[in-house]
Amino acid sequence: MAICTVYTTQSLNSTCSISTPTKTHLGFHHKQVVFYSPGKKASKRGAYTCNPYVITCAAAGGTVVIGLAADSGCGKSTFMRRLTSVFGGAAEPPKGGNPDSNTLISDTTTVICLDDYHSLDRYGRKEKKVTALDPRANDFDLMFEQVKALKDGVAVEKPIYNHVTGLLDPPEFIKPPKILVIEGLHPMYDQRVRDLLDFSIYLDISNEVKFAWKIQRDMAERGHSLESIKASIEARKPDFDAYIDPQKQYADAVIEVLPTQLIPDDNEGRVLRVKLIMKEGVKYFNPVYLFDEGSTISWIPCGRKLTCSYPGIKFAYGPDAYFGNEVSVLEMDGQFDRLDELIYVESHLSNLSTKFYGEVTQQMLKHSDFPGSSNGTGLFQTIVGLKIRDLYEQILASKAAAPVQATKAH
Ligand SMILES: Nc1ncnc2c1ncn2[C@@H]1O[C@H](COP(=O)(O)OP(=O)(O)OP(=O)(O)O)[C@@H](O)[C@H]1O
Ligand SMILES: O=C(CO)[C@H](O)[C@H](O)COP(=O)(O)O
Repeated sequence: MAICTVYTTQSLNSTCSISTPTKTHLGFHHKQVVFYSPGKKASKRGAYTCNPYVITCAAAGGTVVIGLAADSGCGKSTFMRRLTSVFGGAAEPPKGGNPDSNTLISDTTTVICLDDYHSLDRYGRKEKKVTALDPRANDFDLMFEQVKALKDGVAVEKPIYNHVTGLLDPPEFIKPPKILVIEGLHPMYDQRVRDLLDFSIYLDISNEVKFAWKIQRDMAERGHSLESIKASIEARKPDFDAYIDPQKQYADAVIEVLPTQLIPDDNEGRVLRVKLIMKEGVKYFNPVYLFDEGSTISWIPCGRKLTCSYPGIKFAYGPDAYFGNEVSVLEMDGQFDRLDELIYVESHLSNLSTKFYGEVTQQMLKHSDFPGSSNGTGLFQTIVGLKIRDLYEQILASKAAAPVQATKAH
């Protein structure tokens, strides 16, 4: 057995993990490894290989953790693609790993899917007659332990739920990223996990819309019949209402997707009314507003500067209450005919956390082929992505400033 010596300027006890090809040890001391701190070679962050070990140390300031909750087929993956694009760089599954991994890694972000914490595989759930939404089919102790470890900058060996086979595959090694997104059915269900989140989002898709989206995808891409899709939605409904839907009360931002009110008795579900519900008083998060912060506004932007075909576009903005919390709500009903004209709408929105004029429009044009690009789902997902970048930068700045302040205080 090799003895590894790592020199670092930071204490390794809480910020590093060590893994052999078969196991990850969180924290220290592992008996074959000697650590010196402070040492000769300064390193704030990185993975060190000292055969057969990989030693991973946290970024200064730790990992920012974002939670994204929604039912299956409600646009989480689409949202994730918009979010990672805001940070630049492509998000890909871990290189050389399990081809059925659910994880997506980019330079800044790592997105892990909480389906990986299913404690019962497809066959176990069938035998015990529980759905994947039931907390009894999920390992919240492990979820908490591993999200906490990653937040503290410690790498983990995370299980993989294989959606192709329905089985639990051997774990994959996940290094602590700058931003960790945990997406899935239950990011806000367990209070211990919820308390680790720096920001949380809930995608609230009304039943009518969820049904239309699921039919589109599961019939076209997964070969399911209309009847089996209906049956699966019905079978999941009681557990969805009991365990998934209540999480929206904890979310810092909710994107609610409803049928349009612009077409009387619409049953096509093509035109959508989308609300962005933003909690007030959340640290590092200033809600977006239309025209005048705190006022109640109704705006039809169609006319000379925005082309609108039937049934048009209507925006609304104002203060409200949501599960007893003070919120600001921005609403868009209808869809854009020409995305390049979105700049007109963008110029009337404030607190967008853009880095330059027109960044929202640029992002929307860049991904015009993503679902929801012509309506409020794409617009609000893009805006939330920009707010998360801003939140991350503020947290980083506050951590960087902290030691300076401490010095000043003396
Ligand atoms: N904003 C949108 N507008 C219209 N359709 C959408 C939108 N978002 C998602 N969809 C539809 O819903 C389907 C599911 O979207 P997506 O894969 O992003 O959801 P998901 O929550 O990640 O699903 P799962 O958890 O089952 O993998 C897409 O194939 C698309 O047809
Ligand atoms: O709700 C889900 C999460 O997206 C899935 O239904 C759950 O993960 C089980 O997956 P599968 O049906 O592939 O076994």
